[in-house]
Order: sequence, then structure tokens, then C-alpha cells
Amino acid sequence: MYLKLPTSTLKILQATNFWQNNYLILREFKHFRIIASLAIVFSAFAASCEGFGLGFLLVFLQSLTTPGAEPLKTGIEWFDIFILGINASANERLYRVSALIIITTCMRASFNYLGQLCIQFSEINLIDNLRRRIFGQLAAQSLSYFGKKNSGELINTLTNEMERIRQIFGGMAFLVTKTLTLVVYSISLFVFSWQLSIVSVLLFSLLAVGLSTLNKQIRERSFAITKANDHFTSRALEFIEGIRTVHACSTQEFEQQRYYQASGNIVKTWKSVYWISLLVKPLAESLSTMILISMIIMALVTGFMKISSLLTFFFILFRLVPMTQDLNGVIAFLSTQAGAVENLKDILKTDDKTYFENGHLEFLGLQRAIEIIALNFSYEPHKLVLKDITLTIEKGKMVALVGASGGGKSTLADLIARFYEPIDGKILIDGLNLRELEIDSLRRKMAIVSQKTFIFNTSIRNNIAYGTPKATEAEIVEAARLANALEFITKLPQGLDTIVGADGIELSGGQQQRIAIARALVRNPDILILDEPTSALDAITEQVIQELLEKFTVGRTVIVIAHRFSTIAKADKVVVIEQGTIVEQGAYQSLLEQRGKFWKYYQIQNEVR
Ligand SMILES: Nc1ncnc2c1ncn2[C@@H]1O[C@H](COP(=O)(O)OP(=O)(O)OP(=O)(O)O)[C@@H](O)[C@H]1O
Repeated sequence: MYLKLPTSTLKILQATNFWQNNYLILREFKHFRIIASLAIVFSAFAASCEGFGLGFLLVFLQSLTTPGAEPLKTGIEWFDIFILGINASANERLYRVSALIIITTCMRASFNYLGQLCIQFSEINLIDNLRRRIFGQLAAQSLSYFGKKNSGELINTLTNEMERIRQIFGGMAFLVTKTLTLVVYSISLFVFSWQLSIVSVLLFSLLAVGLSTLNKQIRERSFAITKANDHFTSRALEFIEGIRTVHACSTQEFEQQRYYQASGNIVKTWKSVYWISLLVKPLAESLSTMILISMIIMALVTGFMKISSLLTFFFILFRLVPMTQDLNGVIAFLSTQAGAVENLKDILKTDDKTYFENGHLEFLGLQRAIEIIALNFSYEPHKLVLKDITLTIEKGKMVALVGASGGGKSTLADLIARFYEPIDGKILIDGLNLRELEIDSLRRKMAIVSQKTFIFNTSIRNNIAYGTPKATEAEIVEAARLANALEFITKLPQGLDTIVGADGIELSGGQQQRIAIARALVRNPDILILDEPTSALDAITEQVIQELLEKFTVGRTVIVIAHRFSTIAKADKVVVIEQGTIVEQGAYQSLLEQRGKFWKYYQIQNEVR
């Protein structure tokens, strides 16, 4: 039986190239190697106590079954005389051995406790470290990663799959500690009877080989669990995030069906795993009990061993069998978790992702101009979104990007903010390639109001000061005033301290947009990028924002993407982008006079109004 663990473990280790495959996770142990080593040391002590306990048990049983017989000796004189009391009376020997069994049992329990404590502490540390690494990994990713990755999948990895990783660690720790005890047990068995031990090994190894085929099947099915979990989390997330659209389209029933289907899929997948994984233990239990009972009968009938040795041998074997079954159960369980490991490794891998390469020059502010030269960009291979863009944005000027939806305006703005890297061409800032600038210093001098504003679940004050932690109260109030947000903020129950977002009050689209503008203004940026700033604002507010832009943009470089041309009437340069290329650029008035593309858009907008 004791070969069962090494054989099946070895199979898994070989089949999956365990250490290499799990290197990304296992290397985390270096951060808490002392506590992990202590866990192994305590477990080894506990296993040794177990071994001594078994020896004392044999002496105890012999004293009970044949009190007058020659006492068992270890051959170590001082130990036999002083500890086992070889020269003492039969009763005294029995008392001494009983006391020794109690002491070793208590010591084993204490070492086990300490070992478990270290294992649990290592486990929570490992999970904490992995969570931090995932965050670091996500934060360092180029934004294109998030475009490709489903947020449901990422959230599933951070929640469900992390829990599965924790369980894997628990299982692995169990394997290590129990293997130590198993080794002690196995040595003891061989000491008592190598012949019976060999028979046991053969019979239980046969059993192990049979059961390992079940484990293989479990492992294969485990990948389906991760997939089903990912799918379910995506469904749930989509339903919650898109709840307004769901209600507006009256598709609750459709969504319910999809949700039930995803949840049902998890049930179905787990069921298919349970059918096999739960079979391993009872099957192993029944078969091994049959083997054990047959062996006892054979040994008794043939008078092969003394009754005390036979009892101790089978006592050990009886304890060994459930232990190996537990270990086998853990291996089966670990097989079900393989999908979680793959998922995590997918996120932690670095060779298949693109990272922001930080520059080394500090950006102190724009001195002359931003120059975009022959720039090409694509999100996906061979599908250019921007083609041969050449454009100069001079310091202190306001440049408006206009054009049909999907033309590439937001993408161009994102490239200037270095959210993405151009695939060809370059962006120069005062003659220096954008890549050479330290990203943090660049973004400190920049403020971006995106089409989609994001409001954090915290106070309005924190939302405005987000990214500008040193902003004073006066600066926050002034930014809110300039963004025309102060009026509605002061009407809120706790003013600037009102909590907004999931745990607070709901803000209207326009109010959110104004908070986002205040967040940009409080940064006192050198370069301001406004992506459709008026899209969620009413006409009166639009007027106020327009005035704000006129005042606030003095001395700053502003890139505005707007569909409402009233916002950009004072722009120094208008750039018309269509299907990824610049089709026209020039001063607002002169472009209108040219009666080209811009004039056409202008006409359409006036007709709509
Ligand atoms: N993250 C992304 N991944 C893949 N394709 C994208 C991504 N973001 C935008 N695109 C595609 O790139 C093209 C340009 O999009 P972009 O948002 O830059 O256009 P836009 O001119 O700003 O449009 P709008 O005026 O509607 O905001 C579109 O075809 C869009 O589908």
C-alpha cells in the first residue's frame, strides 16, 4: 500500500512535469521559506514521535499478551535499562511503556499542531503574495491585454480560482507531511516483517495502479470546471453591468436563461467529476480491507509471527491504509484543481504579454510641441485602425479631433497618453520619443477625461482628488466649481464627503461627467485630453463647460474630441479623421470656408439641431 502513494505521485509528477509547470506558483515559497521549513521540521518531528510510539506499542502489547516472556530489547543498553526498564518487574515495565506511549502521543500532537500552524500561515501568505503578483501583473500590462481578456475571467481567477489554489496548497502540504509519517510507518513495517511487507507492497501497488487511471480521468475533467466557472462569472458580471440595457430591452427572461444555463453547466461539470472522484475512496477502502483481512488470516493460520509482533504489524498497516487512502484522495483532489493552476499561470506568465516599457527621462512639462510622425496603429494584427497619421500639436494650442464614429479619434488620444504603443512611426514630445519619457511623470502632467467616466465607490472629495492626493480643500472646491459641479455637490447630504458609487448615492451621467472633469482640473495639467466631454451633459451645462474650456485652456495644450462643434469653436486647429486617416486639418473657420469634409459634418450637425 505504501508504494501506492509514491507510484501515483510519481506518475503525476512525471506526467505533468510538476515542478517545471508549477514553478510560477512554487517560487512564491521563497518569501516565506523559514515558516515553510519549520512546517516540514515539525512534521518530521511528529512523524518520528509516531515511529517511537509504534515501538513502544509493541513493547506494551507484548507486556500485555505475554507478561512473563523475555522483554524486547533495542540493543541500546542505557535505553533498555533506564527507559524501557528491562530489569524492572513486568508491571513496572508496563507502567513505564504506558507512560512513554502517552508522552510520545502528546509530543506528536504538539508537533502536529505547530506544523499545521506553520502550514496554514504559509498558505494564507502564499495566497496574499499571489494576489499581489496578479495585481502587479495586471497593473503593468499594456491596455490591449484588457481588451482581449474577459473581465469575468479575471474576476473568477481572483476569487474562485484563488480559493482553489489555496486548497491545492493545503493538499500539497498534506501530501508532504503525511508522506513523512508514511515513510516512518513503512520502515517500521519492514523492521517487523520484511516478508509480509513485500506481500503488502505487491497487493497494494496493484490496487494503486488501478486507481490511478481514475485520477487521470478526474484531471482531464477538471479543466472543464475552470471553463464553466469563467463562463458563469462572465454571465453574472455582464448581467449586473448591463442591467439597464437588460431592463430597457426587456430581456430579463433571456438573461435568466443564459444565467441558469451557465450555472447548470457548473453543476453538470462538477457532477461528472464527483462520479469518479468520490468513487476512489470507497473503492480503495473496500479492496484494501479485503487484502488486510486475508493477510491476517494467512499469517495466523501459518503461525508466521508472534502474536504481539503480528498485532503491531497489522496495527501499523491498519493505520497506513486509511492514510494512503487519504493521500490518494488528496491526489485525486489535486487532479481536479489542475485547471485552476493553469488559469493562474496564464495570468502570471510574462513571455506572452506586452508590458509598458518605462522611459528614463522625467517629463517636466511641454515646452514646444507634440509631433506625431507617420504613425500606424492596430489593436489586432493586420487590421490598421490608424494609418500614416502625421500631426503637430503646438504648446498652448487647442486641437480638436472630429470625424465619424469609429474613425480612430479616441485611439489617437490614447496613443498620445501612451496607453498603447504605435506599431510604426513615432510620437515626439519636444523632440523626444514618448517612449523615452518616464510614464508617471508624463501622466502627472496630463489629465484625461474619457468618454466613459469611472466613479470610485468613495466620497466625492476622494473621487476628485483621485491621482492628486496632495490637493488641498481649496483646490478641490475650485476644481468642482470650474467643472460646474459645486452646485449639486453642496446640495448633497454630506457635501464633498458624500459617498458615491455602489455603496453610496447614484449620480446622473452628467454629474459623473462633471466629477471627472473636476478630477482632471485639480491636476492642473499641462496637457488636457477631453474625449467627448459634453456627451453626457445638458445644453446649459455644455455652455458652462465651453466657457470653462475657454478660460481653463489658456496656456495649456488641449486635445478635444467632440461631436458637438459648439465645444470646439475656439479650437486653434481642427483635424478631421475618417477610417483611421487624417482627411483634413486646419483652422476652424478656414476649414468651413473650404467646404470640404468638415463643412459637411458641420452641415449635418446643424440640420440635426
Ligand atoms: N480596445 C479595442 N480593441 C480592439 N478594437 C478597438 C478597441 N478600441 C477601439 N477599437 C476599434 O478601433 C476603431 C477606432 O475606434 P475609436 O474608439 O478610436 O474611434 P472614435 O473615432 O473615437 O469613435 P467614437 O467617435 O465613436 O468614439 C474602431 O473600429 C473600434 O472598433
